[in-house]
Amino acid sequence: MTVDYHGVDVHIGGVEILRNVTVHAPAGSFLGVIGPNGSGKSTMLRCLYRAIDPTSGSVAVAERDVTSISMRVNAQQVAALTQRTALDFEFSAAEVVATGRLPHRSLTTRTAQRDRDICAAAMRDAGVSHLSDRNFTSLSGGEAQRVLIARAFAQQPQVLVLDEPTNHLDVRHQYAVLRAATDRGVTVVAALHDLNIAAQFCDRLAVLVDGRVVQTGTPRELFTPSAIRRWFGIGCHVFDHPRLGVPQIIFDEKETG
Ligand SMILES: Nc1ncnc2c1ncn2[C@@H]1O[C@H](COP(=O)(O)OP(=O)(O)OP(=O)(O)O)[C@@H](O)[C@H]1O
Repeated sequence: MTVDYHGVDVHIGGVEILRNVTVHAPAGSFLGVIGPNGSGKSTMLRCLYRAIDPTSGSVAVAERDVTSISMRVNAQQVAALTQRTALDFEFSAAEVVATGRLPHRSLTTRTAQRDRDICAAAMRDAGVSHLSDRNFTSLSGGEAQRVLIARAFAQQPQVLVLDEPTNHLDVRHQYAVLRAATDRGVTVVAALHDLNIAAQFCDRLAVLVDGRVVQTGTPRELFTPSAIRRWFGIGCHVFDHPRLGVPQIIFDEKETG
């Protein structure tokens, strides 16, 4: 499903957080949202999974304004991995993943075998099958993050929203989780801090600075030392990845070019 932001403004408590955000993600593509701390990345994603509604403008999935469809239908098509998921209940990891099926179930249906199969596959894809019976609150940061990713997979969305999905993950799991997300073939919209990972996985990037999209394009189009310095305030060198050919960055605080 396509994702479109049309002139989205978000004001919170009289403060402008996003200004005129317009971005298009084709169906099945991976859109990365990058930018410095506090630039509005999470706020932009929150409009897509309806944690907040835009003050003006609109966000559409498959060309339908997300505020015009029910939360339940929205949850059937959009799954989100958020930055602050507080789950302090005594749930097992498998039970947390099973909550991903809720948007697809009616109140009267019991957990069907199909739901269990979907959850098992999601846990396999996120590499957390071995944690099924563990109490969620006892998991390490990275283990918990991967269980929440499995829950988002179990939701079987057409659009996967990932807010800093690689948070807490060791380098192997960073790649494994993004590969698993990409392999689902759905539209992915992800806020990412690691620009090298963004360059390897994202078809296109939107750069947010002070609540505005200052540029969109492919990593190849966007990643130049002068642009990185302008957006992030740090020098760097840009090389080609030897196998993938995508740009990769080595930061250099002394580099002024
Ligand atoms: N509910 C809120 N009330 C007041 N200010 C908010 C609220 N939510 C976000 N902000 C502010 O809006 C700005 C953008 O926040 P947001 O979390 O979207 O940025 P971000 O780019 O995701 O940041 P980070 O990289 O640090 O995660 C920040 O200055 C933040 O303090």
